[in-house]
Amino acid sequence: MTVCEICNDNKASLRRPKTLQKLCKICFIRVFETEVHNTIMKHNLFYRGEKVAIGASGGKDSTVLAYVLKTLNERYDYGVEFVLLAIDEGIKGYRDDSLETVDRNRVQYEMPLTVVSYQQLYNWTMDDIVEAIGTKNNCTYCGVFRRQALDRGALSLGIHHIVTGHNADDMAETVLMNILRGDIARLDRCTEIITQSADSPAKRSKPLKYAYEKEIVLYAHFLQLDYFSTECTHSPEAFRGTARTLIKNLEAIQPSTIIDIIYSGEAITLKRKASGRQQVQQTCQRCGYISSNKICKACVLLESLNKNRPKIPVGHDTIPTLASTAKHLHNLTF
Ligand SMILES: Nc1ncnc2c1ncn2[C@@H]1O[C@H](COP(=O)(O)OP(=O)(O)OP(=O)(O)O)[C@@H](O)[C@H]1O
Repeated sequence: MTVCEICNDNKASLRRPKTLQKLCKICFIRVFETEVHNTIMKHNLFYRGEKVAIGASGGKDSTVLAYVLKTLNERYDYGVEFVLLAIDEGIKGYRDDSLETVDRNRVQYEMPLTVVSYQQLYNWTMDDIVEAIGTKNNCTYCGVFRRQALDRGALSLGIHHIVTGHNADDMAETVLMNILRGDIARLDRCTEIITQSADSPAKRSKPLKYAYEKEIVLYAHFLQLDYFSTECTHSPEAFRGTARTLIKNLEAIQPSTIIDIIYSGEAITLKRKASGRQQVQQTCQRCGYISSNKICKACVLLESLNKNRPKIPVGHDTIPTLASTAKHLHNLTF
């Protein structure tokens, strides 16, 4: 029998993906939780009395996040009030089912739940958007709307801190994608554990930043957490998928690849341009919401949707095309 390398007592039942240590189930659960706790402590993520919204999608990452935060809050007495905040993007056969999971998590974890929908905020569902523009750029719309919807939901609850379930694999993929795209501005920010931008009233943090996806799945499996595992029906995300495959191939040769990429991303310091554009908080001239530009990113996208521009042939002179909207978005600061 192979014994657990931590307790030297129980039978080892897994090889830990992050360190390749042979561990028993109990020690794995404890070590996973302790690492998340250490991340929280090292970065002073919370303060006593703080109210924090957990971006809850019903998927494995945010479900594990909610469970582990509840466990650590009780074990170490953080004194934080956690609530669940879910965005309904309006995707039939995906988000409607996952929201049922979040609603069960509300009961299981005894956390209040608020649901905010794209329909109610923007008068569009993602299903409608995909019908209008197709699947090629739909993730851009969804990402911009979700970001603002989470902010608006948190603000309506008087909350200024949102935690999300982004994990180490997500972060390594993002670092690699930004390098491959030459997106230096995003590369600079993408490894930060806490972010706050001028167009948001809430800061964001990622307590699972160093947690491997495989370990999140194992943790959820051992604790039999109730999560929803279907992929979004509209998301091709081809570039991220390719970055993921590349990382998986590298991992087969070098197991520390994910953490190495994150450390590399953190270590890269960029030369600041003296003339760099400063982000200034203002209000969107169209919807009145907080923005770092005259017109917020969501309104730029809504304008293109409402004019039904994607149906107009590319190259039209007077009405901007989807491509020019994307270019416009790229030039805005976030
Ligand atoms: N509809 C939503 N409502 C609330 N939060 C969301 C929603 N979608 C995503 N998030 C937040 O953003 C994080 C990253 O989202 P992404 O879509 O990349 O998910 P994922 O890796 O599949 O995560 P999960 O397993 O939690 O769904 C999620 O862990 C969650 O905290």
